[in-house]
Amino acid sequence: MGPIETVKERCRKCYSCVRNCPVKAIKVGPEWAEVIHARCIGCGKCLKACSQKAKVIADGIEGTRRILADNPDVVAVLGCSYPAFFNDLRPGQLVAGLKKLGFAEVHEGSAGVELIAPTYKEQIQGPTGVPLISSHCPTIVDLIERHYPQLLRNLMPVVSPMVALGRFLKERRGPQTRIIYISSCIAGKFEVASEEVAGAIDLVLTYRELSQMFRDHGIDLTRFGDAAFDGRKPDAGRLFPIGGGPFQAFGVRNDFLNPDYISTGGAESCLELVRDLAARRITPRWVDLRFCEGGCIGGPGKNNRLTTFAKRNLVINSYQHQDLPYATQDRYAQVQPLPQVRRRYSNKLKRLEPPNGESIRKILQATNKFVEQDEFDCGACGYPTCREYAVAVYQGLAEAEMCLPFSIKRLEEDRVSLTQKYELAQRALAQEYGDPAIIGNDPRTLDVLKLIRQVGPTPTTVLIRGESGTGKELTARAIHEHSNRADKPLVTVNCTTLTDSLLESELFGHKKGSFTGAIADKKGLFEAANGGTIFLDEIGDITPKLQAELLRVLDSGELKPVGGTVPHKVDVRLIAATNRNLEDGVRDGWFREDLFYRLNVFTITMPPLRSRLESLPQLVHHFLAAASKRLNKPIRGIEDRAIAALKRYHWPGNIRELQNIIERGSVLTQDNVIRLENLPVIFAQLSLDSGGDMGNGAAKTFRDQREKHLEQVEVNLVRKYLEEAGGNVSLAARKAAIPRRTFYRILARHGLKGEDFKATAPKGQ
Ligand SMILES: Nc1ncnc2c1ncn2[C@@H]1O[C@H](COP(=O)(O)OP(=O)(O)OP(=O)(O)O)[C@@H](O)[C@H]1O
Repeated sequence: MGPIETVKERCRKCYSCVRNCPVKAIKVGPEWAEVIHARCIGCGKCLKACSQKAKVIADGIEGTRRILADNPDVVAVLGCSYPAFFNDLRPGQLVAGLKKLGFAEVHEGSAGVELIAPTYKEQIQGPTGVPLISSHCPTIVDLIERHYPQLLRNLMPVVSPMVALGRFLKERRGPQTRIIYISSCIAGKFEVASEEVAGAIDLVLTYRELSQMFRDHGIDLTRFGDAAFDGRKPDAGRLFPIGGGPFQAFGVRNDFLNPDYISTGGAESCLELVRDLAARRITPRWVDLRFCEGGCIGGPGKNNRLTTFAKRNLVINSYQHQDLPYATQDRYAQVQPLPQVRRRYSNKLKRLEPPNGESIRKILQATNKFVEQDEFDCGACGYPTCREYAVAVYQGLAEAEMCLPFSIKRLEEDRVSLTQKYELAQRALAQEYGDPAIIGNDPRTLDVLKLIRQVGPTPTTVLIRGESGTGKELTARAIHEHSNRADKPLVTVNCTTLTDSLLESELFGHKKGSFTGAIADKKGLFEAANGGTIFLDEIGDITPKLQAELLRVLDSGELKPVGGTVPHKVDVRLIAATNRNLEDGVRDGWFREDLFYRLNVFTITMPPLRSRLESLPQLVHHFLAAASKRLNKPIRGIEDRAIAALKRYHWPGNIRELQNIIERGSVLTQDNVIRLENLPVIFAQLSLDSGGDMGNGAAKTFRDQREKHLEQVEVNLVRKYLEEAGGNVSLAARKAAIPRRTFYRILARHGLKGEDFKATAPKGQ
C-alpha cells in the first residue's frame, strides 16, 4: 500500500501517467496502469497528469476522524507552506477551525526547522567529504534510496522538520499524544511510515483533505474569529518552504557566484542535479533540493490558482509580519533539550534485470522496428525512446500495444484481413448457393463455352481477361467444374484487397514468429487448394516481389511459407484473371514478362456485354428469375420497351450492372412486371431517343410525337428529382425550383407518387 492508488475502473490506459512519471514507476497491464510502490517516489506527477482522476492519494480523512474520535490529545501541525494555500483566511481562523474539528493544539510546522538547524549548520560547516544533499524533501530521499543509492552517504543524516517537531511534541506531551501533520506534500505520507522515523507523526493529511473535512463538518472558517497557536513561534523557519529558504533558516550565507551552495526545485532540475552528483560532474558543499517546482509551495496536496511567485510572496509575507496570535504553552518555552534528529538511510533499490541486446532487438522487431529508422522515438508510449520502451517491455512494465504506430498498423492489417475473410466467406456462400450457369446464346458466349469445355479437363494454367463484370470469375468456376478436380476445392483470392505482405502470407502461409502477429504457424491458400484449383482474381495488381514468388511456385510446384526454410510440394491448378492490360504492364515494367508468358498459356477473353446484346433478353430473364427467388416476389416479366431500352445502353459495368438493374427494377415494380419507369432514368431517355412507343400506343404524327416527347421529358425530370430527394416531394420541388403545389399537380398528371421513390435514393444513375 503506497500513497498513490489507482481507481482501476477509471483508467483509460492513455499512458499519460507513464509519460509524466520521472522514475517510470508505472506498470501498464492489460486493463489499467498502476503505480509500483517500490519504485514510486510520491512526487504526485501522475495525479496531475491523469485527466480521468484514476490516480488518487491514499485517503487520510478517515484515519484522522478515527484518531480524533479515539484520543483526547490530538495535535495538529500546519505544514510550513500553509500561508500559500489558505491565503483567503487569517491563520487564526484556521487555528479556530482545527480546534472546532477536535484538535487539542495547533502548531506551525516551521517551528520544526529550528530543531534541526543546529545539526544542519554543524554538518554544512564541518568537513563534509562528499557533497551534502538536504533530506527534508521526502521525494528526494525516496529518489536517492530507491533509484540512486550510490548517493546515500550524500544525504544529510538529519530528519525533516516535520519529524523533528513530532518527536519534540511527543517528548513534551507524552507518548499518548497523537500528531497529525497537515501539508502540501503527499510524499510525507510515505515518510512517516518509514522505519527510521516511525512514531514521530501519526498521520499526514493534505491541505485538500483538511478543506474537505471542514466542508463535511459544515465549518465555514470565514465566520470564525482568531484563535491562537499553541506551540513555539517560528522565525526564519517560515521561509523554509520556498526555494532558497533553508539558507536563511540555517544561517548559511550564500552568494549566487559561490558554487559551494546550490538550491533548486522542480523534477527536471533535481534529476539533472542528482545525475550530475552521481556522475561526480559537480562537487558543491551542500545542495538544497525540493522535487516540487518552487519548493514545498509547489506541492500536489492542494491546488489553488496562484502562481509559484504569488505563493512565494505569501510565504515571505507571513515571515515578515510576525503578528500571528500566539499563546505558547509553558512546556514549549524552552527549545532545549532538542529531540534526536539524526537518522540513517537504506538502499531500497529494486533492481530489475536489464535485457541484453538480443532481447531488445526481438522486442523492437515485435513492434515492427527492424532498422534504426523504424525507431521514431515518438514518445506516445510514455517512454522517451523506443529502446527505453523495449527495456520496459522486457522488465514487464510496458506492453507491445503501447507502441502507437505499431498498434495503428496492426489495426489496419486486421481490417484488411477481415475484409478478405469476409469476401472469401461471401464467395464460398455464392459457390454453395449461387447459380453457376453461364447464360448466353450469342456466338461470342458460345465460343467462351467451347473454350471452357476444351481447357477444363486439362491441367493447363488459364488466364481470363476482360472488363469488369463480364463473368471472369464465373468462367473460372466453370473451368474448375469441367476439370477432373471438380470434387476438390476451388479457392478464390482477390489480390486487390490485401497488402503485399499480407497477401504473401495468405497465399503461401507463414511460420510462427516470422512477423508481428504471427502467433502460430498458418497454412496458406495454396495449401488449402491442394489437389484443386486456385483462382487469382485481379492478378495484374500484385507487386513484382510477389510476382517473382508466384512464378517460383508455379515453376517448381513447391511452396515455402513466409519465414519457413523447407519447401513442400503442392498440386494446384492456377486460373488467373485480370481486367488490366498485362502487355502494357510488361512494357512499362509493372508486370514481369516471365510470369506473363507463364500465365498466358491459354487465354479466354470475355466479350463485353455491348458486343453480345443478342443474349441480353436471355440474361434478363435469368436475372429476373433469380431476383424473384431472392426477393420472394412473383415477378412475371418485363415490358418489351424496357428490353428495347436496355439494348440501347452501352453497359460499362457489363453483366454485373445488368444484374443489379434487374434486381432494382424487381424491387420497384408494383405490379410484378418491370416497366421502363422501374429502370434508372437513363433508360427512359434511351427509349425516347429511339423514337419508341411511350407506352400509350403508337406515336404517328409530328404533333403527337412532339407532345409525347415533351411529356416524357417532364416525367423523366420529375422522376429524377424525386429519386434524388429519396421520395420527399417537398425536397424534390425545392431542388426543381418550382412551387410544391405545381410539383404535386405534375405528379398527379402522370400518376406518380412520392412514396414510390423511397427506395431509390440517389445512386448517380
Ligand atoms: N454469362 C453469364 N451468365 C450469367 N451470369 C453472369 C454471366 N456473366 C456474368 N454473370 C454474373 O455477373 C456477375 C459478375 O460476374 P463475375 O464476377 O464473374 O465478373 P468478373 O469479370 O469476374 O468481374 P470483376 O472483374 O469485377 O471481378 C456475377 O454475379 C455473375 O454471376
